[in-house]
Amino acid sequence: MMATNGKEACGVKDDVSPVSSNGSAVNGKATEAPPLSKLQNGGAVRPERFTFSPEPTIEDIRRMQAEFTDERDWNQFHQPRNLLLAMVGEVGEVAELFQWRGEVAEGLPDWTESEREHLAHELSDVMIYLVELAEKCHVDLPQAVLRKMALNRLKYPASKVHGSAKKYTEYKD
Ligand SMILES: Nc1ccn([C@H]2C[C@H](O)[C@@H](COP(=O)(O)OP(=O)(O)OP(=O)(O)O)O2)c(=O)n1
Repeated sequence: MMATNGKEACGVKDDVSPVSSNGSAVNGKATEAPPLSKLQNGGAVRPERFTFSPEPTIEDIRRMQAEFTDERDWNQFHQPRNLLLAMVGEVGEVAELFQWRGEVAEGLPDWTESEREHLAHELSDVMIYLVELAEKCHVDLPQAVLRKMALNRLKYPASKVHGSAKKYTEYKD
């Protein structure tokens, strides 16, 4: 039984949640000249972050895909292993879009609208299969993510790893 929304249990602070909306969450387009905003982190300045729309939630996506699958009598094919293979196949399709392009800047400034839409489709395929895989494995994905992020914060204390990409096993303490 889940008595809380998981935030308290995992030490998630509401005040570190998403920054203000940049409008792009609704129309999917990046803000052209992102305003600069100050982080609490020592006054460092960085461009305002891209944010998502609040909906659909992960549970909404699970329910919509369950309806899609039920309507087609496809549960007979959607066992965990098949969903995993389907998801990995879609990850491969995402990788193909980046293949041979060299490093790509945040916001994909050199990509065409059609390439961006193609990427949005492939990332969505990955997400749809991931969510259904979690459902079929009885993993409550939103809560599992909170628990894992709490563990990540313990493993990588900001004060210890700030500015370093080393794996936690490489720290000598
Ligand atoms: N048995 C299936 C087949 C498809 N889908 C749904 C989930 C994915 O979001 C999308 C995957 O469809 P395709 O297998 O046709 O893959 P693509 O959309 O990537 O097409 P393509 O491989 O031509 O790029 O459709 C599904 O749930 N179960």
